[in-house]
Amino acid sequence: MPAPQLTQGQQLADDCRQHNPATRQESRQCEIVSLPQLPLQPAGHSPARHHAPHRHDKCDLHQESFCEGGALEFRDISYWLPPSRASWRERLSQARSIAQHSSSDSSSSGSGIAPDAGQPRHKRRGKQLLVAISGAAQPGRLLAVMGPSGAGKTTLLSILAGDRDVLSPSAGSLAGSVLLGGRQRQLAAFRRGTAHVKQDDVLLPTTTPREALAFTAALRLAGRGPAARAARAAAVQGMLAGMALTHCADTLVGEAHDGVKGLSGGERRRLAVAVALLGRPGMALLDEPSSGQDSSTAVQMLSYMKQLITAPDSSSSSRRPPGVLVITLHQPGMELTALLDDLLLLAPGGRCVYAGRWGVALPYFEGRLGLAPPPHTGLAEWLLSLLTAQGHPDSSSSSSSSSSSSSGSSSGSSHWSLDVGSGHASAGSHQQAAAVDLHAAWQAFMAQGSSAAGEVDVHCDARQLAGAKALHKQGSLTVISVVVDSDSEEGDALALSEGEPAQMQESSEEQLAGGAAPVLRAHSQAHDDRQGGSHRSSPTASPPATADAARQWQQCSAAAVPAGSGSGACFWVQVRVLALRSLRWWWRNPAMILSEAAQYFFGVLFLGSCYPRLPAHGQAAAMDRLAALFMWVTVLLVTAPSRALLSWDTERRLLRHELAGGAYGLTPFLVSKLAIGLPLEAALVAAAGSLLYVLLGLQAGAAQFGSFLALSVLCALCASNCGNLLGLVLPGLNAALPALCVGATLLLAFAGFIVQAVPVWWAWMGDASFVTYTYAGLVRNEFEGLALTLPAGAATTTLMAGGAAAAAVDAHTRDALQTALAGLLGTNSSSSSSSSSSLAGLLNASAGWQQGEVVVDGLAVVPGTIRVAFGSVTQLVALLLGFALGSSCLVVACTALLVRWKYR
Ligand SMILES: Nc1ncnc2c1ncn2[C@@H]1O[C@H](COP(=O)(O)OP(=O)(O)OP(=O)(O)O)[C@@H](O)[C@H]1O
Repeated sequence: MPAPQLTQGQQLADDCRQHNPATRQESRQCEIVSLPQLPLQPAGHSPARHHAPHRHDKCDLHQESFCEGGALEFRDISYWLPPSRASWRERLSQARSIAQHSSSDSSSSGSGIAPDAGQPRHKRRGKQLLVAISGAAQPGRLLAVMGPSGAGKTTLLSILAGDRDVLSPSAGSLAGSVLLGGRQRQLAAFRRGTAHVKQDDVLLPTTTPREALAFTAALRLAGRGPAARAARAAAVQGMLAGMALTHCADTLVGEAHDGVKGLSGGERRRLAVAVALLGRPGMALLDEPSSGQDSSTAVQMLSYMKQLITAPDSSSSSRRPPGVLVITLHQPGMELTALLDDLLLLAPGGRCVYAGRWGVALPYFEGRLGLAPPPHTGLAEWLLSLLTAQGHPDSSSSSSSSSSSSSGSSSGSSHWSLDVGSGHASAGSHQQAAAVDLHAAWQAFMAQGSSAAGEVDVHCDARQLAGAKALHKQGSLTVISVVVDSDSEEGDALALSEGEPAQMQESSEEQLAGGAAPVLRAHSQAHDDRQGGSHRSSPTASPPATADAARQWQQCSAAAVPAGSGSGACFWVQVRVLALRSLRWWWRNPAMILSEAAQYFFGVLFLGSCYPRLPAHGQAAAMDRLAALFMWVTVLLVTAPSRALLSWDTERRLLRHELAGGAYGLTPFLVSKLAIGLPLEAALVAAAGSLLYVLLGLQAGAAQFGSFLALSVLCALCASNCGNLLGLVLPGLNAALPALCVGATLLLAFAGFIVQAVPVWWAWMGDASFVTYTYAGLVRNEFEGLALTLPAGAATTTLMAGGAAAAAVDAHTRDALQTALAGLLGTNSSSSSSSSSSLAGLLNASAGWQQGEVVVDGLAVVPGTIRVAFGSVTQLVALLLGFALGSSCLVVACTALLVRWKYR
């Protein structure tokens, strides 16, 4: 039996456009603007080979605007890594591949095969990850991006999401355009209205699914009063049910590598998706949402997501249009594929081999390429095996060389055949698949003028209708026009339409009534449903619980207005919600707080054991005090920033993720962070400092004790802010910890205890450091008014101009003082009254001093390396307060800059 022919060409392209929702939507919803052609089209690119002329071509993806309800179109997206990222092996293979392509370009120029559109001719570009990918994600439809591991799905999704990680010039170079509703998109607004879920889950380990969703609901679902609160609770409940998380709603998320067992990997994944979708964004781009799920849970969650995002919402006052849902999938089962509307297939090397309706994929591969799936093999599984058989363009040259010829034969023809007689295409095999360059074949197909594999015409005679019918029943002919030859029998023609959509039958009857050759015209199920304003969902793939949950969610929107992916809450609500989460984090993360407390208390107990009750007699009385105070400063300087660094390690990813999605603002985040973190830090330091004060037996007196605590707490806050800065500016603990060690060493070295004669080129370090002022304050606070009894002669070695004396006396006076005291001690006078009047301020004739000892004002024995030559303890406390406030402002400013440059 002769095979019927599927005609493909301009007429088909027109037909496709006629039925292409993108085209209609574009003209209906968005004004068409003219823009210049792509400035960065890769060499060898030929725009004519792709769709209709690009009216909106634009390469600068940073200046596009958000248009809810429009299709997300991407045209000729090519992406290259920077050359620095490529290993020498990759550079070599790339050079070889360029050479090969340039020779094949010249040899194939007459064969009708289009040269590879995105080949890297640009010498300064590195490895190419995507090659001129074009397609569209339509509102109300679910687009699946499929391909083998490493094919570039994640990269493409990130580009579509406007992810800074891929769009920044340092990350790679990009060519092509992404349009929303036919217009340029404004990236910041687009990101706020889009849920982009990456492969790695970014969740706070100390939260539960219910709390995580409630947090998101509080920020994203605006509205006040009991009704809005109830609506938010309903939204959370609906999401928990829809994403199959009810059973673990109150289980901590946990973190495997911290040894805190919590949600399973699949549950974490579902929670990450649920959190992203709770704001009911107009656009959701989900990277492998079904990874780690069993097949039935995957179907349930996908079905729910689809209802939530792609169904139009007429219940809310805003009358939300259907959203766009794009997911990447690895190897979906048959039930899951029943939910897919459109498909974009990527072969290794980021080469597109199909972009169009899911239901037309099989006819395309069968009819055009002569490849057929083996019996009892799922379409997705088979397609992926075809792609795997293709191999990477860099790793093998055999397939590409043979493929050119094979695809050349098929691309040369404007007709492609499909054996519908048996209901299967002629036997395809993996060997055949390897021999066909699917990417070249797809390019050739596109070059013939079709905008997408959305519709095909079938020309057949009456006898072949049975085969066409079989294919139709298989679901292969989801969108098809059947032109029955004039000698065909009416009955057969109508038999094909039996039980099929009414539109198909009507069309057939119209044609028949007109006396012309009968034409049966059917549209994809999804297309018809969209036309009717309802949403298709497979009965098997839409469990009632899921539908109920979606309905529940939709009902809540009447009271609480979804704000897309971005935050709808006011500043103070954001601060409150964030502070509550922060508190919970501290509370549930005892390891973090306990490790910091352990550091402080270990330091205190160690110092207490080294200097139990500091003596007031002997030379050690002065030196031990100085050393103990210096070590306390060291403990403060090391402990506080360590905790800040560790907490940033968790928070950085979360902050970045949540800020990028616009969940809250930066200022509320910082206000809540400082409002919770700093008091906690202060409380810990105050507790540890009090214990130290008692253990060391420092100078008694409420004022001294208060000043000691104030200086310690302020020093810890400054140190904590330094940790915050390091955590913010440096990429991770690997860089931040060494930086902390180096910084602490420098600050301590020039604080006044270690380096006595500070070289002039290091003087600034001591002068600008809060550590210097803390140490000076602590020493002054302790020694001022303290009576120390020193052995005769010893004082001469320790007596130097210190503290206030350093400012008050010049070198000459100091020498005179020293000489006078030495003379005094040398005479071994037993009477303090004999001391010279110039020493009156330094010597204290207190009761109890012994023969051979001298009682001195403690400040007089402070070594001269106390660098601060001015001010009282109170002034130093005030100065440190300034340091703490200033460093907090610096943290805020740096965070703002960082977020502006790197996170948004
Ligand atoms: N920064 C990078 N440096 C080097 N190679 C990269 C980089 N980013 C991506 N690649 C490479 O680009 C290719 C595509 O990566 P991508 O993550 O997009 O693949 P994928 O299709 O999502 O894979 P999977 O299904 O395994 O997640 C891979 O070969 C990957 O190794």
